[in-house]
Amino acid sequence: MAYSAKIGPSILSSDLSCLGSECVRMMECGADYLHLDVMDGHFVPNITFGHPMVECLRKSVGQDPFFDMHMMVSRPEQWVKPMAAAGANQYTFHLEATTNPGNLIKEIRESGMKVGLAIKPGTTVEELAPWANQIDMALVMTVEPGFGGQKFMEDMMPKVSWLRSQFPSLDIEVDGGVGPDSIHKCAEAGANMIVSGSAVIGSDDPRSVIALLRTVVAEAIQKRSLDR
Ligand SMILES: O=C(CO)[C@@H](O)[C@H](O)COP(=O)(O)O
Ligand SMILES: [Fe+2]
Repeated sequence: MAYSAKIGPSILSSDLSCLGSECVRMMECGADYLHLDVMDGHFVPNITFGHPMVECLRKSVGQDPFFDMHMMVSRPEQWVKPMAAAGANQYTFHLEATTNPGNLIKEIRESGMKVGLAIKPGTTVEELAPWANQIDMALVMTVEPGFGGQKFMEDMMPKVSWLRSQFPSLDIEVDGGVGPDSIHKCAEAGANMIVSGSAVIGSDDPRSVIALLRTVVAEAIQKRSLDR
C-alpha cells in the first residue's frame, strides 16, 4: 500500500489579502500540502487567481510546500507551462474541461509536474477509470466546484470506494465540505488526500483539526492493510 494520509488546506477560505502568511500558517499547523483553487469564471461561476499569484506565493513561502493546483478552468491546456514556471507541483485538471485528457497528461508530465484528474459530482467514475493508470491522483469532488463552505455530498462516496477497490495504490483526493463531521465517511471509502477549507481555516484551532483529519484517515488506511 503506497499511499499515506495527507491533509491539504484549501486556502480559498482564508483572508485573501494575507495569502502568503496564511499558507505559512497552515504549514506550521501541520498541513502536508496546500490546495490552491484556480477558477476562471467560465468553467465555474467564480474567479480566484492565476499563475502570477502562484509565482508570488512560491517566492513568499519557499520551495518546500507542495502546491496542488485545482484547475477549475475551461482550457486547462493553456496554463500548464505558466503554472509549472510559477512553481506548481501538481496540476489537477477537470475531465469535463478537455477533449484530449491523454495529451494533457503528457504535457503536464513533460512540464515536470505531477498529474491530478478531477471529476465533478455529475461525472461517473467509469469515465475517469481509463486514465487512472496514467495519473498520480484522482480527485472526487464532494460539492459542485466553484465555492468553499458548501455541504458535503455523501453520495459521492461510492465513487471513492470503487476507485480504491480498482486502483489500490492510487492517491485519491476528496474536496468540498470535508471536515470533522464528514471525514469518517471519506476515510472509510478509501480517500487518502483530504482537502479541507472552511473547517480548517475557519477553526480557532486549525492544528487540532488537521491532526484529527489525519488520524482518522491514517487509522482507516491501517485497518485496510490489516484486512487484506
Ligand atoms: O474546489 C473547491 C470548491 O470548488 C474547494 O477546494 C473548496 O474551496 C473547499 O472548501 P470547503 O468546502 O472545505 O469549505
Ligand atoms: Fe478545490
